[in-house]
Amino acid sequence: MHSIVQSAQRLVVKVGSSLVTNEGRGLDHTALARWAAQIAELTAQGKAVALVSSGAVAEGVARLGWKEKPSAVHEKQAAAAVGQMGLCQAYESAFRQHGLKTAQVLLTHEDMADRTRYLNARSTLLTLLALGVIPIINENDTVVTAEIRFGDNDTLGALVTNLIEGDALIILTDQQGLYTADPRKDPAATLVRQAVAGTPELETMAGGAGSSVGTGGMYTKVIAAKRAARSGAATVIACGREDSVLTRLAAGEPIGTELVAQTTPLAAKKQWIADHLQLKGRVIVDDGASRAMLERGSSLLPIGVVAVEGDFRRGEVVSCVDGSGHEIARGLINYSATEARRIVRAPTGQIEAVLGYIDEPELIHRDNLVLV
Ligand SMILES: Nc1ncnc2c1ncn2[C@@H]1O[C@H](COP(=O)(O)OP(=O)(O)O)[C@@H](O)[C@H]1O
Ligand SMILES: N[C@@H](CCC(=O)OP(=O)(O)O)C(=O)O
Repeated sequence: MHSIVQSAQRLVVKVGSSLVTNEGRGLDHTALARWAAQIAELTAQGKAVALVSSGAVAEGVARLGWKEKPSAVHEKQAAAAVGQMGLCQAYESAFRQHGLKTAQVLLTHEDMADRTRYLNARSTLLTLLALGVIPIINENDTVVTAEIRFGDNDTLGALVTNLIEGDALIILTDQQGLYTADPRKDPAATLVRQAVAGTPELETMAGGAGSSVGTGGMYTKVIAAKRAARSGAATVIACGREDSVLTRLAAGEPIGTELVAQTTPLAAKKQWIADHLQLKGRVIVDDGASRAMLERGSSLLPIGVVAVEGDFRRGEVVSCVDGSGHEIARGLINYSATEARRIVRAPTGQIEAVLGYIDEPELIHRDNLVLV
């Protein structure tokens, strides 16, 4: 069964802070050299590989001689700027040993939310991969504010997988994979070998970070697998210290936890809509509209909307929630928040009379609507 990495042509490997920096003691050059050698082997097999690497903050903290990760955001950002230099340098020389070039790509959540920047990031990454260059990707920690961060690179890894339409996301961490409970706290926990990404039980098994240098723990990895599954990609969570872990996975060996995708892949534009982490507003829909969207994949018409919250412009992504506040869908809205408030409950034939013009009869067209 474990043949997903074997057949994958394009994949994303994500390595966590604790692995990259030896639990915060400083860059683990030996580990980096091992991954570089394995990734080189994968590329020799014809696979395209992008690497998402954490560790900038932890490495910066070590280089600055600080005792622990600071809590102040500006200090973390300063540490990231220092540490990212170390990451780049280390990966560049590790891959050079195998005749491979690397490229630094620093992304923010806003780059993913803005359609033009998203498409630019996509074409740059695809160009790098086509050139045989290994993109080394991290969040642009130095410029992002706390509210709009990815925060953990598991999420970034999943969004990059969707962005480049990867076949698989391999998350390397300090545990053998996903256990039924955090093995640091529950010695009776057992390794989950295979499951369907998005299964709710996985979220209850997964706890937070076990080390002081990691961020999201297993929870963000399980959610990342659910996100990656939306583009049809499978996720493997495995131990980055395991000998030849990447090449053995590529040879079809079952290692760690495999979370398979069973959902029908979304079209690229819908994928981008689904991957928005923060939305500017939401529309509360009535039962009829909710059923029409869920059961028939219908567009959302103003008549089915009972209230509009937030502030958004035409063309932005908003959330559609039912009467109990549960998000059922999200999509690109055809009217601004001010306009949408004025046409709440209006039958299509009355939109023009209320606004003085009509852009589209639908508030959100079905082609721009994704069920969540
Ligand atoms: N169910 C679980 N299975 C395995 N590890 C878990 C689980 N729940 C929580 N964890 C913790 O998640 C940690 C890995 O996440 P994290 O520290 O964020 O690492 P990384 O830097 O690799 O992202 C593990 O060390 C472990 O203590
Ligand atoms: N962008 C941050 C990564 C955040 C983080 O700690 O992520 P992870 O170790 O993957 O849980 C950094 O490079 O330090």
